[in-house]
Amino acid sequence: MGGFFSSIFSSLFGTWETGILIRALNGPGKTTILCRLQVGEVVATIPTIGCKVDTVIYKSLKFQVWDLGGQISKYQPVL
Ligand SMILES: Nc1nc2c(ncn2[C@@H]2O[C@H](COP(=O)(O)OP(=O)(O)OP(=O)(O)O)[C@@H](O)[C@H]2O)c(=O)[nH]1
Ligand SMILES: [Mg+2]
Repeated sequence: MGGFFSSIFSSLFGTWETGILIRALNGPGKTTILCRLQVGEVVATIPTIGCKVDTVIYKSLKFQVWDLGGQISKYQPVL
């Protein structure tokens, strides 16, 4: 399904850019998913403190990803 939509957006607009905010409790695997998309394999992670902002390019899709740490931190924005 994702490939279908990416090919439609690709043919219509070329590279398609969007933003994604990943937010959940600490430890379910938010950063693991982000790293998997970036490097194509599962890598060891450490708990995210505050917010990690990164760019992921997958086929013709370009995502700006905000990966929020799940644990309570004084650096974490209140959403
Ligand atoms: N067994 C298993 N372990 C996973 C999976 N996804 C992540 N983990 C492990 O769970 C731990 C936490 O993963 P993270 O990706 O750091 O979790 P997070 O949601 O980013 O956590 P915070 O940054 O603390 O909010 C790591 O040791 C991962 O290797 C999964 O699908 N299966
Ligand atoms: Mg994390």
